Amino acid sequence: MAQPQGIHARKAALRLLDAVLRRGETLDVAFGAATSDVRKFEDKALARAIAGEVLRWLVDLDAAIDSATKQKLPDDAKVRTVLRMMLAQWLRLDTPPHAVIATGLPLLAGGPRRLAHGVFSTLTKREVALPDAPTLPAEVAARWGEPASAIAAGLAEPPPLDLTLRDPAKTEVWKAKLAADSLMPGHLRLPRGESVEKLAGFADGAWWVQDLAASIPARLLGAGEGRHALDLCAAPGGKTLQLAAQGWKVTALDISKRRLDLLKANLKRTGFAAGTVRADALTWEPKHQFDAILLDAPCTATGTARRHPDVLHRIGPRQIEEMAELQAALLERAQGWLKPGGTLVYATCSLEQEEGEAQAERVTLTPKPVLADELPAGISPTEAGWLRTDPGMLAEAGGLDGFFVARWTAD
Ligand SMILES: C[S@@+](CC[C@H](N)C(=O)[O-])C[C@H]1O[C@@H](n2cnc3c(N)ncnc32)[C@H](O)[C@@H]1O
Repeated sequence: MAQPQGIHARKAALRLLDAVLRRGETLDVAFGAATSDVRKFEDKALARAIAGEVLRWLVDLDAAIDSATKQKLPDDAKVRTVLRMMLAQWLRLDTPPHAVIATGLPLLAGGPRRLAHGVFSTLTKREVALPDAPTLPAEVAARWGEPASAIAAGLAEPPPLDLTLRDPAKTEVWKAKLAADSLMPGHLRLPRGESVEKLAGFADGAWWVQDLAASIPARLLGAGEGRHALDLCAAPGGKTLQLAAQGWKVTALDISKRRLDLLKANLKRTGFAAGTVRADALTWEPKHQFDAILLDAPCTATGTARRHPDVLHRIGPRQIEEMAELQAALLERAQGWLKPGGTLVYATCSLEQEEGEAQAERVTLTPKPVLADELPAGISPTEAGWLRTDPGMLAEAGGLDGFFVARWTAD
């Protein structure tokens, strides 16, 4: 039987949501397998967009569904997931209701299609709408505390496209060439949805994709002047490229071969050089000490919820505790590898105190506070001299990811 156009993308979105919500996988990890039988790039992107919008607005979509059913559908019922997808397409991706129905109901072949049709039609007739900001799952809102509602407002849309320039002195030139905004030297901001490979400067490595907040940790190490920096947990290499561009002689270490291969491809595209090491930083022993160490530690990545809304549903106390233990062990080791006078920067893209402030409090080196003039306008260091960003900040300029960053020197 002929399948309605676009059905492959919807089936892939359903598989993506199953991987995230049932198996706890990340959207990125699940993407390859979930979309393996989808041929067209646009259909893969559509599957990702549908799953992403469902995860971003899950609590509000469920509230709408529950308002239109007599009996509450189980959370893991397929019909609930299909209805979430149908509503996300109509309310977030501007798909007309008849197209939503034509591509949604076949996902329930042999199942409760009439129920799904009835609930969706009721909600479209009622012209149900989403709030301005997504409602956070209750446990997430409780964890994030006072800034939670501003953060939620910052999660309403996927983020713009941020680029880091290899030569910050050329910011004005590239700003004009790409018709971009810039929030600090070396940073460019374009509307989301730009096709990165087609932009001027991609092939020559004039810039790389990197969120504004993610660009700050390497900036805090300043000019390298040929000195030796260790980029610990380096792949896929955004910060390795920055350090090399800042004149550091970089050793880039990561445990993952797949991710190190991406780092090497990034070095090749940009023409930068760095030594690469595949090793577990928990057991690796350096041959010498370093002038600078950047520890961009593995983390729960809750600060990237704008582009990875799966973190709103996958991450809980167990994952946070696991990451905090790993971060503490990595920080402990890294502190011993600095030359006297050397600088350590610790960073995570997590909004969780356990992965940020609580880690920094245990470091025994001499604090080197982050200064306001090292940051984009509108962002200030904390009283302790650390940096804490979240997606609720710089809202009028398009926001930024959540990061924690701290800096010390060795005596
Ligand atoms: C936050 S990501 C790094 C992002 C990178 N700094 C960048 O800017 O592109 C964390 C990295 O830590 C690596 N990692 C996790 N555990 C590790 C370990 N025990 N030893 C070395 N690398 C590890 C992961 O493979 C991952 O690439």
